[in-house]
Amino acid sequence: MNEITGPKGRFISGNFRDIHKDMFAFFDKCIAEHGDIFKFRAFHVKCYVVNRPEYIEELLVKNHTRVRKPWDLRQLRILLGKGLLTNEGQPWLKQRRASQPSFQKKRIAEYAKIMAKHIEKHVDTWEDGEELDIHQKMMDVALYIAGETLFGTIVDDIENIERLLDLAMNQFGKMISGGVPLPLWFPTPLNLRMIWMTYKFDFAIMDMIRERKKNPQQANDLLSDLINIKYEDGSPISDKQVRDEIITLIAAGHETTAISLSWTLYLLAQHPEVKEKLFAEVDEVLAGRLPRASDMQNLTYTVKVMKESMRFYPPAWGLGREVTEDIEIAGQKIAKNSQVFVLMYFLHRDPRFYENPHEFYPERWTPEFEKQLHRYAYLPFGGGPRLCIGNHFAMMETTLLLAHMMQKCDFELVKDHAVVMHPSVTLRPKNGIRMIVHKRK
Ligand code: HEM
Repeated sequence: MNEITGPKGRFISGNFRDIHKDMFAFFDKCIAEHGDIFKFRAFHVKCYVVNRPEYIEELLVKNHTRVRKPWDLRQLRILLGKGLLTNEGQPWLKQRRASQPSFQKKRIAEYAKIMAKHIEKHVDTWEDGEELDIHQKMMDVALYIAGETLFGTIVDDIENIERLLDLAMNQFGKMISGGVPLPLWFPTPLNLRMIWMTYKFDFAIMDMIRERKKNPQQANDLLSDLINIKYEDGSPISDKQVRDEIITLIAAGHETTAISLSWTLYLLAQHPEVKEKLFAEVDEVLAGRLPRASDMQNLTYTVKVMKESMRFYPPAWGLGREVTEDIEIAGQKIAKNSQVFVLMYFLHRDPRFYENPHEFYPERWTPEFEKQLHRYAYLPFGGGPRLCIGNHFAMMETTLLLAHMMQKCDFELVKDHAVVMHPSVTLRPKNGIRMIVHKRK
């Protein structure tokens, strides 16, 4: 292939100003003008985007030992420590192998009851005709579910954890997309507040870990799974590592899941024909009762809706890697220290892989379609060895929650509320999504 090209930038800041002005417009133009692999620069940092499944596979699979998480994500260690999302190399692999059994389908099925209980509780409080910020509601439900699956009980402090995460994610979002990219340890007033909240969180969580160790009752939750981890060499997990995994699981799992449901309800409100089919399926499968893990196999259309919604609005809209030794992608050298990005939002709307990509069309997800689709052309959960460990958890949670909400409610968009995408770490809806709830039965 020819030399990798990219947009012209300014002498010092490179393309930073254009990215800061409108990130999606910038990438859209680059893809149109420079194709499947292009380069740009943010100050002194060399960046690349790969936008073709074969190149993405080269990055995430073939070269996975020659790359690590990018600079910006590594800054999150101030909050997440060395949890699965931010750790690297052998320590990451050891931790990943030890955690894997807790996220297998069979184990995850045990959490369906907790999921159903929380969505029922929330839906029951919604009044017929009430106007809600549905995104905030999804954030609340997902947080309570994360809390109870982790700790086996409703955690009093859960709202403080949410405030801490929200602050950290906002600071992180500002760091990657706005102003001067200052690291999270830099003592700005907001960063200092975040560090203070992290300290308070650590204090509370370490107490819970010690308490659980003193009273190792037969709790069926992720905290017990984590505490009981024994590595292949027989050594136990440290309390600090348990703490890092807990905050990582809450951070990685709660907002992404909530966002996927928020965008799904938004899409459904604009596609009555899809909604009608969904109503028919959930009414038949659930027949008024709460959803269970075993319903997953019969909620086939609901699963298609979730897959299509995560194609359309991938909650993690991009991911990145920093090159630790020179690599080759598309036959071209990518030098050490470069940052390489995969932009799922654009990949998922590529007409080469998806017919009428800007159409929300759950019916496209037939077994035949999935069979012919390149494995690296649909990546809501990433790919390669660092594939999301919570993918089955998230698929079950979103499907069951959606099924219950749709059997109980219909949602209508509030007319003069503009819904706008805010591509930060995740693809958040800026200013939420305001909807009117109509109770069905
Ligand atoms: C719809 C919901 C979710 C989406 C879209 C999502 C997306 C992703 C993506 C794209 C990655 C890969 C990041 C990379 O390669 O740099 C990832 C990693 C991860 N996710 Fe998820 N996720 C979701 C839900 C969850 C849940 C529910 C959990 C936990 C219960 C979770 C835990 C993690 C962890 C720990 C990692 C790091 C894995 C590793 O590097 O070994 N995620 N997620």
